[in-house]
Amino acid sequence: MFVQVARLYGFSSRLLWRTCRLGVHQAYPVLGSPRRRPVTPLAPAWRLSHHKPVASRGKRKRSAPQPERNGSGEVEPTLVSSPEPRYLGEIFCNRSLKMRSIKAIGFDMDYTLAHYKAENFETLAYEGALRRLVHAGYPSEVLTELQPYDPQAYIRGLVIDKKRGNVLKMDRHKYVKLAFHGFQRLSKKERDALYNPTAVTWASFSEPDFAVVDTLFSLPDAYLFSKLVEFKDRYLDLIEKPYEQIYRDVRRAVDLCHRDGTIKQRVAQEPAKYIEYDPHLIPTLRRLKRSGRKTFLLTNSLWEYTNVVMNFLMGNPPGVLELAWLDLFDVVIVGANKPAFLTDPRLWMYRVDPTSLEGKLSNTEGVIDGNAEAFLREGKVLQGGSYTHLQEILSLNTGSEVLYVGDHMFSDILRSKRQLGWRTMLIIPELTHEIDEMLRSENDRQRLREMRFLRDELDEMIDRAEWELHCEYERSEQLPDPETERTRMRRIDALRQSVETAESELQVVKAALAAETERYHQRFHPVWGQLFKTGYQNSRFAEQVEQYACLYTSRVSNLRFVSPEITFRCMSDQCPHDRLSENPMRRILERRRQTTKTSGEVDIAAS
Ligand SMILES: Nc1nc2c(ncn2[C@@H]2O[C@H](COP(=O)(O)O)[C@@H](O)[C@H]2O)c(=O)[nH]1
Ligand SMILES: [Mg+2]
Repeated sequence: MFVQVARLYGFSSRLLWRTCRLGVHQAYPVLGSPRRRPVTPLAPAWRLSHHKPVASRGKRKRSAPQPERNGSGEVEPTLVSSPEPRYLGEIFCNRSLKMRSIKAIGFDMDYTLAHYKAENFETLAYEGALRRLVHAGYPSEVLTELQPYDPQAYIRGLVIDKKRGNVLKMDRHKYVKLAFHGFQRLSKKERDALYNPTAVTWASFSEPDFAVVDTLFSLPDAYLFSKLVEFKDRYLDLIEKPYEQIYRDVRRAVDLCHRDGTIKQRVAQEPAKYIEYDPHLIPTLRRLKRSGRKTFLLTNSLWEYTNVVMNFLMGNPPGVLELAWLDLFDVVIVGANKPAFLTDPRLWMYRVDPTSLEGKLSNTEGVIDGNAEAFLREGKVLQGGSYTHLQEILSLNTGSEVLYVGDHMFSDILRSKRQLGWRTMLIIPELTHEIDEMLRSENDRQRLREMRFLRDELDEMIDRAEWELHCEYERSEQLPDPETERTRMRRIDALRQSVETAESELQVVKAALAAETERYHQRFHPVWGQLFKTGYQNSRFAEQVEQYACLYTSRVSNLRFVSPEITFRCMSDQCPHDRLSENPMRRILERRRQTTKTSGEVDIAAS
């Protein structure tokens, strides 16, 4: 089996076997053999498998027996332990948060309280935008050629390069690790030439030349743009506009679909087709309200649509529009126009009449005058305004008394945290799939760790041999006698040979590691891989989650698992020097110290 594995990867099997079994210092005896932890021999499972990954946003089709999941897609905690470890609806903490010090909890609505059924909902936006583009002069062929919409094609956190027609995935250092032009993957050389590592002008990857897929609402944009890029490249004479103009057209078309009823009227007619029902949501919100905190809804959706969605979430049948859900909140702000709501204190606020179907507006004259109760008695459904209104209405002194729960990395989370010091909880529906898959692939991760260890060992061995060569050359210059010189030359030759062999093995190991890493990532998504990782580094998305979300979880109703008075504590931070035993440089120094001690040379590690 081992020979097969080695052949698969093109290793010289004898050397690989010896390397894995014995460790590089025994495989390359010329280097001496300091004591070391042996690498676990590569398991037979270390081979290319042609599995077919199915990416999914939160859920995944599987054939194995499934434990019971609730309407939210999570496993309900049960006394009988589950056969497979799974995501249980945990709330993760980046920054400790005492719920006792939170006086007001606010919620975004879309993709926070209401989770959309991607296939149905995004298809509305996609097909609506296609029709609009044709109406605006795009060739009618796109209506057929660009169908059907694929809701699995893209993930959050990607960056669209509008000018070049590319979509990128980058790590937390903004190093582009994956890039596609349309649906054509760019090679490393092409990627590096465009984006890495010296092209300073690209470094920000922000507007106006780039757009970040910050919200699940943007996935149809990404797909439609890439499809049009592909179409333009194939039929050069059919679309003559530059890519960035195409992107602008796509953006405008999708934007209009959100405004003109293309999406919202259909959702209002059949909410169950487009929105997931979570039976635990409303009881969770009630409990938070009962805990004595002020609660508010802050959504960019307008009243009419908000009312439809909230009624559905309450469990009302389509067409039944009651106002009972308003009791869940002290204040409801619709048409909030985030992120401006969170940054511009001058915006005007209106009062909405919830008894009129379309939400008739009246002027608030912006007067709260320190008497929030009197102000709210006039009606608690408002439109627009800014954080100053909200904080006055809720009688809040500092931003740190607010916890805001939202799904949009920029508009809900980054802005509220950076600008106002609000505490934040990011809703990431994708977490369910991400964690389930992560738990399922522990063996793969162990194998990858071992391969990285092997790569580091070879690196270290080469470095060590180079270092010894350097020492030998220095000694040669001290005019030794001919006999000693001959022995020295033989040793130098052996060292050179070792370096050469190890260099070529290193290339093979690196290639195998890259292939295995890709295969591992494909478990999560066949193209874009793990949402939180790029290679084995945190992705840009993960970095932003860490930086801006005090807490994150897959859905709001996970709050039901804990008391409203809980203290969320984060785990200890780890710097590279906190993981000293895993540090490759430490291994090098320890080994050198051992060798120099036995050979009586100067102890460089100590010097
Ligand atoms: N005009 C546009 N509206 C959009 C777009 N993408 C999403 N939306 C709408 O925003 C709200 C989001 O509400 P929130 O509760 O998450 O604040 C919702 O009504 C979406 O339909 C867009 O591109 N243009
Ligand atoms: Mg939202």
